[in-house]
Amino acid sequence: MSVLETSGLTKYYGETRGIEDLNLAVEEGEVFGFLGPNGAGKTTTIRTLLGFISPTEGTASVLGRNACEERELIEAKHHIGYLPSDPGFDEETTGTRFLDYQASLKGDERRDELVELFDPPVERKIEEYSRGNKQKLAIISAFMHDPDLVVMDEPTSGLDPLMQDRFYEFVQSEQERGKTIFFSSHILSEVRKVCDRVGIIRDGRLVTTEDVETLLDRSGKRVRVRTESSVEPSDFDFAGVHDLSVDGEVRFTFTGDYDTLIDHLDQYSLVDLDVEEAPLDEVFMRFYGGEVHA
Ligand SMILES: Nc1ncnc2c1ncn2[C@@H]1O[C@H](COP(=O)(O)OP(=O)(O)OP(=O)(O)O)[C@@H](O)[C@H]1O
Repeated sequence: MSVLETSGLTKYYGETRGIEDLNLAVEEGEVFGFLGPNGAGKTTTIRTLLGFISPTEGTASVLGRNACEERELIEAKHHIGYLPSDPGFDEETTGTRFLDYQASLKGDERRDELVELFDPPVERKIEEYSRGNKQKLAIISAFMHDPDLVVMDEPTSGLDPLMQDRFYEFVQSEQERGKTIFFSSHILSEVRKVCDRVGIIRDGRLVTTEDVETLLDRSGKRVRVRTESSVEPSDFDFAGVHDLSVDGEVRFTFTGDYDTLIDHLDQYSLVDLDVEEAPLDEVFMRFYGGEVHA
């Protein structure tokens, strides 16, 4: 039985499509990335799964309970952690009091350990918190009752790069403890760090579900090269080169064999070389077609 499952899940807000005919299954112990540009339907999916909104059609279940039946879901929620995309707080209260209240609802056996790890200023009022500190508090709240399944909606927004890395490590350690994690994001590079499989959503529809490795192999890298001597576009006309531009520097997206690329570059005297992950919008354009409204 899947930990989280949707079948034909559809949600319209009046005439506006949130999600349409979504079929997903996340298995126990997976870190599943739910990847899509802004407005794709990630939050709608999560809110439907957690029973905050009712689907227009279709079914959803979490931990074997029907997500559309409030009573069933209440029981399951003791074992679910939720990290919303924009956590709301009573700003007047302190972090400690916020966590005390959350603990009274669902328990907090891992609280001390998590406060030490993420270290938000819990004694201060939340109104004094930076965006990142609020996010840390929300992370602690999502995990402190040691849930079996954690659903996270863009969890790293507001965290600085060091804290993001700490969070990715933490997610990996949670997986090692057998937890299942549903990780919504619009950032391909973070999904690759922590997820095993990825579901890609665009315009409310699930475009594909695949292993992260497969997705990355197909996504390619964006390459920027400056050479001492001038080059012609025809010099870079070989397998795996896409969207080539030669304009003072050579820029292209590369999906071919890296040894071939290195061999090719070896004939030039390089002034500068930059290789980075292809951005999500490019990946979408190349493999899944259409515009990305990011
Ligand atoms: N309460 C609402 N009323 C009307 N339309 C909505 C509502 N919430 C979402 N939508 C619409 O549903 C679609 C999906 O939005 P959703 O917030 O689920 O996307 P998302 O992938 O989470 O985007 P983001 O990354 O920007 O948070 C969008 O077209 C959005 O405008």
